[in-house]
Amino acid sequence: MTPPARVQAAIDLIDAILKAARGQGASADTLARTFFRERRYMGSGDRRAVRDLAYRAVRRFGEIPDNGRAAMAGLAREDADLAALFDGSGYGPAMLSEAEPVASGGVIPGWIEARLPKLFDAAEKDALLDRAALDLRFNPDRTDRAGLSAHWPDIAFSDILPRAARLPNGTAIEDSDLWQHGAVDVQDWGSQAIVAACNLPDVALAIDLCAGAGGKTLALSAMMPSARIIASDTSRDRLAAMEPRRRRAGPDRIETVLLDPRREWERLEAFEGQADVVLVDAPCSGSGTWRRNPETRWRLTPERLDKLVAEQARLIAIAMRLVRPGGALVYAVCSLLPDEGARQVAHGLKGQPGWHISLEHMNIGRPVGADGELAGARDNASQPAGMLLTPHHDGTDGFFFTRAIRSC
Ligand SMILES: C[S@@+](CC[C@H](N)C(=O)[O-])C[C@H]1O[C@@H](n2cnc3c(N)ncnc32)[C@H](O)[C@@H]1O
Repeated sequence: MTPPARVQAAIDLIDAILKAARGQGASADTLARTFFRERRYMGSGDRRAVRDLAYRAVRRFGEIPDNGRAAMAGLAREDADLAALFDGSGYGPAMLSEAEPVASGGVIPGWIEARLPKLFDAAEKDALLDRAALDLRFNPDRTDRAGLSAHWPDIAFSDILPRAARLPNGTAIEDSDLWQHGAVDVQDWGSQAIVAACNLPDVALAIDLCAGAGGKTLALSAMMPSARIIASDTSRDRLAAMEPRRRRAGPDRIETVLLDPRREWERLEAFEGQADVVLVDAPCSGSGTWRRNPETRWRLTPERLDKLVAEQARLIAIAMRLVRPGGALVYAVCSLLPDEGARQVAHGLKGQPGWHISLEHMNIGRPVGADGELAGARDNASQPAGMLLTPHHDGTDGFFFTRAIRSC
């Protein structure tokens, strides 16, 4: 393919991503796979160049562009070499005109930026769209740091999380024996910190209310091998996607429970007041994971956010009924918006005597108050509502997480 033809193909791919974003369709990664499968004539170099160009535009513009050409024209405004490829030749894009729509603005949609806490300075904002490293959780029964370093000499380890390792982005781990035999699984360090927050003494029953494909359930199971673990979710497909991961990880004590949306209690009632720990890894905007799925910021609308906030509040109320006296509720969202995190929890616990926040042994992230701002900062006297992890400060996806203990 000629360089201008690659630019036109990137425009077409962005158009597919925009269409899906407007209609809540497939993710950009899924669309890119389909796009290239349908264009067998593209060589691997073409595919890489087209993908890089399209993702560069998706990362660059926070506001949803009018179309793929407007997105690429916006990039061309900042890149003369790219602008020169709009030459009207062969399969390439038509020449740029002064009158056509051009994407502009910053990397964060304006309405979301207005809701971010003040702690998000320029460096924090830029890091939200950086490329994420490849984080792993390893199983110490099957490998150790020396074994991992021998296999991947450029691997790094966390000083805080005992089973967390990190590889350069793009490392092909699924070909390795270590992955195939369940010695390692892919898991962001932020997710591992959330699982660590569930690590209380003598857990006999743990409920992972929104278990999805089991990323955190499997980590819980590895951390507390003698506990009974209930993994529930409303998505049959996601629960099914846990199965191959379970097979790789080896024997466990996980029981999956498929819930009916809005009738979750029917399947959970038997555990009322019984759980030592309930993890609510709630459905959320995903604003902390833009570095992996940058197109999700084109999908979010204020109306969709309101619906998510209402659903999170409902799930917190369900989880509180499941926790036994002395047990804990761990709430987490991969979002940076206080409406989904600190404010949501403060609201959920308000007027609930017998519950208090306990952030003991949480050694990663920064404590934030109910307003989502740094707790303990000179201008913020509020008590910590939970911990905030950010890509810039912690090198993880963005998360809010907290632990509330039920005393009676
Ligand atoms: C952030 S994801 C969970 C990710 C998962 N814990 C992991 O670590 O891989 C949120 C999950 O909540 C589930 N969910 C949405 N509404 C729910 C509900 N009402 N009850 C239980 N799960 C729900 C979604 O299907 C999704 O799998």
